[in-house]
Amino acid sequence: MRTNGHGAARVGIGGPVGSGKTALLERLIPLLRGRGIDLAVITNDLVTHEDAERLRRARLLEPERILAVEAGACPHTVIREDPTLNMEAADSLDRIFPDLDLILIESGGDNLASTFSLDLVDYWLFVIDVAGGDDIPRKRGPGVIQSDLLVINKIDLHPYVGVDLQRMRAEAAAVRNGRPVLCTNCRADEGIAAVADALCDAVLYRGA
Ligand SMILES: Nc1nc2c(ncn2[C@@H]2O[C@H](COP(=O)(O)OP(=O)(O)OP(=O)(O)O)[C@@H](O)[C@H]2O)c(=O)[nH]1
Repeated sequence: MRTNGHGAARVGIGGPVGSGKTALLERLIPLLRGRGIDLAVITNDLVTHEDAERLRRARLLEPERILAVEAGACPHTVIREDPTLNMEAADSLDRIFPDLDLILIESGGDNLASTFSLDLVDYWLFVIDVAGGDDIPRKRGPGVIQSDLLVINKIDLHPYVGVDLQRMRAEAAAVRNGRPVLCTNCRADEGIAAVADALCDAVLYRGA
């Protein structure tokens, strides 16, 4: 399982502010734990520990398995230009939990240009949402294009924001040259199992 030379597999979760990155984590954590995956989380916020505190309050993981990194600057700086803080946090989780399978690293909310350094993660997903508009895939942001998996979240909202979900999904697949696109509704736990399957296949080498 550990082919990356640094312990647990590291998976980044990026995307624009409010697209549902933390909501996706809240759904993924119990599902992955239920599959026997030993996991921990690192959250990134600008100047607070807001997302880490939210996850600790939800009691989905032991508090010591949730570390917070304060970006203090543009969120992409600490996931791409200089990911040292996140790498150190992940290394410390590997030391504390030697049997860890997976570390999920949530970026602070950013813009469509944010990407993860492959020094930090083995795989990364990018979360956009239908309320951001169905033109988001057509804008060809690096996050949309380059991520290993694109997640279109809040699909429950598409009738209320005038988005043609099928077209949005098709355009996303087209700009990504057929690389995976999944749709989720974190409110109703819809599509989350497919995201967990993708992670298990891609970085844990386990089927569902
Ligand atoms: N209707 C609906 N609301 C959602 C869904 N996913 C998340 N939300 C809501 O969207 C808002 C933002 O969700 P978060 O999970 O905080 O988003 P985030 O990407 O972590 O936000 P930042 O960390 O601030 O960038 C919250 O009010 C969520 O309840 C969804 O699938 N459907």
